[in-house]
Amino acid sequence: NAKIKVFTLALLNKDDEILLGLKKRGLGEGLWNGFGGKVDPGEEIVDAAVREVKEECGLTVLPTDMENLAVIHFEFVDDPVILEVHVFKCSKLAGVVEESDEMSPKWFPRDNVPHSQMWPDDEVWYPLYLSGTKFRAYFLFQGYKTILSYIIRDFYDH
Ligand SMILES: CCc1c(NC)nc(N)nc1N1CCCCC1
Repeated sequence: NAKIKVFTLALLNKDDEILLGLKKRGLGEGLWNGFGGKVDPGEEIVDAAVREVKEECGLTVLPTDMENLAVIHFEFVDDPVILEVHVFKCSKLAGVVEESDEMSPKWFPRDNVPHSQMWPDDEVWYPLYLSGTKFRAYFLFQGYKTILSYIIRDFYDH
């Protein structure tokens, strides 16, 4: 009886840097990640992505400037809830970066992100993300640290 929960994840770019946030609490606490969270009932996914960026780092992004690069499904052994994460790439940012209750934001060189303090799947799909390749992926996790298996395929046929 699998249940799907939809999340957004926005990776914000400026020149050759990427903005990540250190998660202060909840799912992924202590890890650097893009900005995102749950999609509220009835909310458009891209609007949720815009909302979460504003809430978590203070920046304003237009929905039309959110490029949907990927959909990743995460399954965890013995957990019926599947996470469907919509990954967005954005390079048109407005406002000033602010710390929030959720996140401590920091700019990183896009080719030198702290993978040892990030979700383990990121190391697998970041190169695709950085090259702007659209993809779909599935990861099977054992706990939060071990990837048992994964599939990545070209998004081309959406
Ligand atoms: C837990 C799912 C997850 C994950 N792998 C497991 N990897 C990254 N980079 N982000 C994730 N989300 C992004 C949306 C908000 C929840 C956490």
